[in-house]
Amino acid sequence: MLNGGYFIAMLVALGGIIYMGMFTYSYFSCESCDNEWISLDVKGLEKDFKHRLFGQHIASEVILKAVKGSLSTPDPKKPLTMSLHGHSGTGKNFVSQLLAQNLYKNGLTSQYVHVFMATLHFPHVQLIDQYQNDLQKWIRGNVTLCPRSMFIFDEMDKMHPGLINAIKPFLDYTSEVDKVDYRKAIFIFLSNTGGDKINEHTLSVLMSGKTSESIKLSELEEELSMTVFNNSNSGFWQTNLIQTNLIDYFIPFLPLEFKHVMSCVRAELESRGVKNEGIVATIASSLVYYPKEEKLLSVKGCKTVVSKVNLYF
Ligand SMILES: Nc1ncnc2c1ncn2[C@@H]1O[C@H](COP(=O)(O)OP(=O)(O)OP(=O)(O)O)[C@@H](O)[C@H]1O
Repeated sequence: MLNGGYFIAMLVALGGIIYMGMFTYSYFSCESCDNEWISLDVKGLEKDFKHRLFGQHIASEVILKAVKGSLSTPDPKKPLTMSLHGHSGTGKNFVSQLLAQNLYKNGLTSQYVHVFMATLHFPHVQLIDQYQNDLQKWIRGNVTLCPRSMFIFDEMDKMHPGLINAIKPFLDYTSEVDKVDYRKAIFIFLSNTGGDKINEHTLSVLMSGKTSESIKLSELEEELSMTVFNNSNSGFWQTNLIQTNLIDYFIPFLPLEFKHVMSCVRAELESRGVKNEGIVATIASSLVYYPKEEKLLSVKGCKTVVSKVNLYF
């Protein structure tokens, strides 16, 4: 039998242990907005782009330069704003994920990284005023908490123009809006807009016997911003984001070829401990390619690779 004094002593000791545990946990694991938790691993990002991202030589080069340039400036003139364009499964979300992983210790799960999807977060047109208010408050609150916050807007082509206008004040060269400085924030916009033009151009390059690696940003950049601007389905439409040059970089994501899909399959298999070139080729061949005759480009990029691999393992 335990006597009362001994029991109380045990409780106090246990409480102390729990308190110490909680203190240690919060001391060592609480994410904070400082260099310990947020610092760009340039080498890591270069390595990831080189070894894990396939078929996107333009995006790799531009994003690396943009991020290095902006993040190495202690006093940037405006937030970094990048607009990534391309068809489904070409790696726009994947690149955002790699960037977040190499900038924030907690990657995409960092409390300083915010991902918005038009259809998920802003589904009802009739609530647009409310969304505008909420979004502005959210951005303001989070940049106040951490100036080096990252905001990723997916499905920009489905985003109501009013919402884009709502975030415009934060993207400008102004040093402060309502006493908050937004110039260290990073805004990434993802969309399928312009994908058709990018694919057409890539296809014509391949048909002429050249490689997709020979395509230069200048061949696509201007056309891309014009397409985005003139496309009535584009969230940028009617907004003056483009007119006022608030987007720093329009970045094309090229359609993926058979060899890139092979690399995606190989990477997925290796992550499961499998090395087998025969299976790599079989799975890559099971995806759909176009044009029908030449079968040069994957219709869905690498998007369905995981589900195809699942069929085999
Ligand atoms: N270029 C690529 N290199 C390596 N893996 C890729 C590439 N593109 C896509 N993938 C793989 O396919 C998955 C789906 O791609 P991702 O979500 O990035 O496409 P997306 O361009 O954002 O498409 P969507 O427009 O449909 O959102 C990624 O998680 C990644 O595993």
